[in-house]
Amino acid sequence: MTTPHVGVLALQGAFREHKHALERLGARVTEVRLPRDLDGLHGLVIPGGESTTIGKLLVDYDLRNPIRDFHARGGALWGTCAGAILLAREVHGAPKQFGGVQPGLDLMDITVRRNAFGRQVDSFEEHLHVQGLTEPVHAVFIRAPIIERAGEGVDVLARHGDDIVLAQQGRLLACSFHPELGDGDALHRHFLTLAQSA
Ligand SMILES: NC(=O)CC[C@H](N)C(=O)O
Repeated sequence: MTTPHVGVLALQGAFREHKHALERLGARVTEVRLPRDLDGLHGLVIPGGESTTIGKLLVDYDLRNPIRDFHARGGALWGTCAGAILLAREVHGAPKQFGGVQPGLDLMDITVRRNAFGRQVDSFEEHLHVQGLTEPVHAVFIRAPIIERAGEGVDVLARHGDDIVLAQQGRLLACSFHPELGDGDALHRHFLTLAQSA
């Protein structure tokens, strides 16, 4: 199998940690800031950070349609934490400055609630059982969203209690947490498999 070539959206947030995790697995990784950076990639990670900031930068850098086209042509997308918010078709808890509708990619049939765990539990860690993976995933949650609704074509792969925290719809993968800050690389391997089959 050829070496997968994937991108990490590098506008804001935890993109370096994803890059290093993917490089450790032997992938070729490009930092994506401009539409042309998507050329030749098999997948793109949209990292955690601040979803309103990343969304605004996606608009400023004219990246929204190029990323949607990239996915339509077969590219895999993985949104982690803020990235999951950007993949969602519907977001609850968007700031008032955006009139309750913040810019995103509007691709995955999920509803996400921002900052869903409240102030008392701003961040926590957990070893999650993930459907289809033999080893648990060390998940770091930081001001994390939850996936409140998963549409018919969406597979729920992991929950925290009753709340959905990892889901997949074809070549779209979304998780509430930061896998790149935890030990282990099972989800990064899963994403590379997805990207390679694209
Ligand atoms: N760690 C994160 O990515 C946090 C996401 C952030 N709370 C947001 O809503 O954008």
